[in-house]
Amino acid sequence: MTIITCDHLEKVYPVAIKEPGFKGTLSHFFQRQHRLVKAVQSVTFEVEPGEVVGFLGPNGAGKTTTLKMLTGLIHPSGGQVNVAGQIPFRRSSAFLEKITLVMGQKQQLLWDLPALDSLRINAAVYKISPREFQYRVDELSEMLSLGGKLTQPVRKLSLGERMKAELLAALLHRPQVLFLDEPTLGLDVNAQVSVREFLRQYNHRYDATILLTSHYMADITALCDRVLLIHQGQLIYDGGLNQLMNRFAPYREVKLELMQTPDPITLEQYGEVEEITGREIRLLVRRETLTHTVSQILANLQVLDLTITDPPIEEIIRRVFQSGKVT
Ligand SMILES: Nc1ncnc2c1ncn2[C@@H]1O[C@H](COP(=O)(O)OP(=O)(O)OP(=O)(O)O)[C@@H](O)[C@H]1O
Repeated sequence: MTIITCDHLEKVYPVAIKEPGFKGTLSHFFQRQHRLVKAVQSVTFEVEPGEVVGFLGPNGAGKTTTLKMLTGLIHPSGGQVNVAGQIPFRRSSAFLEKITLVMGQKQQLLWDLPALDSLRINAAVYKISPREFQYRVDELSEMLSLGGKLTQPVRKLSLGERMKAELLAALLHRPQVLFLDEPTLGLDVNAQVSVREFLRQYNHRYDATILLTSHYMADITALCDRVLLIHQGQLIYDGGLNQLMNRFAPYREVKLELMQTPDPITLEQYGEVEEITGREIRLLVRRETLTHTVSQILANLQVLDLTITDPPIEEIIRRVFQSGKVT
């Protein structure tokens, strides 16, 4: 049984056309003209309960618009959508109890109040008993390592702590389906890692379904086995993350800092040398030989520092587009 179904989902926004200047304002007032922006075009996919799916695409691809239709914030222009057995745009309480939407750029917690006060409001809205409220707040704040932070005014929290408190507020009613739009946006690396770790734990503990957008490849590789790629409103890939990476990003980048300036010829045996700046080197190494190559580097070179990264999402998307439609 699927928990999210989108069947030829469409969203068309009418956008007013207005010429600049006074004349443009006058004619806009008397004879308004519109053009149509096809933000989402015939998007079809299904998600099973408990799946964590990455929803990727460049800026303006239609991700947020799709999430808004899935959460009932906007009405589709065409097609069908069903989430947890409900039609989202009816916004029934049975639906709202089953889902949550977290947007990295927006916050629901009141700025001047401690997060705990906002959480009490949420508990009243969702009719959570005081005992259950206490249990859930304790459990989630422990999972999020938020101890003591919930009694401070939200404006005094760090960005990472604020995001964690936002997640706690969004999950207090134990939703089955989480829609997360850039949940790690702007967070430092440590906070990103702990948000990811929390989401993974939450997914395992409650078998929650997660649809996640992120510009950080590390979020996607840490959490998602499956990804949806959207471009100009159309779904161009729905499948395994590994298959996508093997096909469009068969390399990983290895950054090295050596004790001595290296000989470029020696380095070529380990991978494609992208850049050498003094004792710092960037190499592209094929995924299938990564473990072997890294152990060779550590055995043969005097390494001070070594980091391995995935190519950025934008780079993978660019390669997918270059190759044409892949679904
Ligand atoms: N309310 C609106 N009125 C008119 N056009 C809109 C509206 N909201 C979004 N759009 C347009 O629809 C398209 C898809 O936007 P959307 O916000 O869904 O993209 P996105 O993939 O979430 O992008 P980003 O990664 O930048 O957040 C864009 O061309 C955008 O300009």
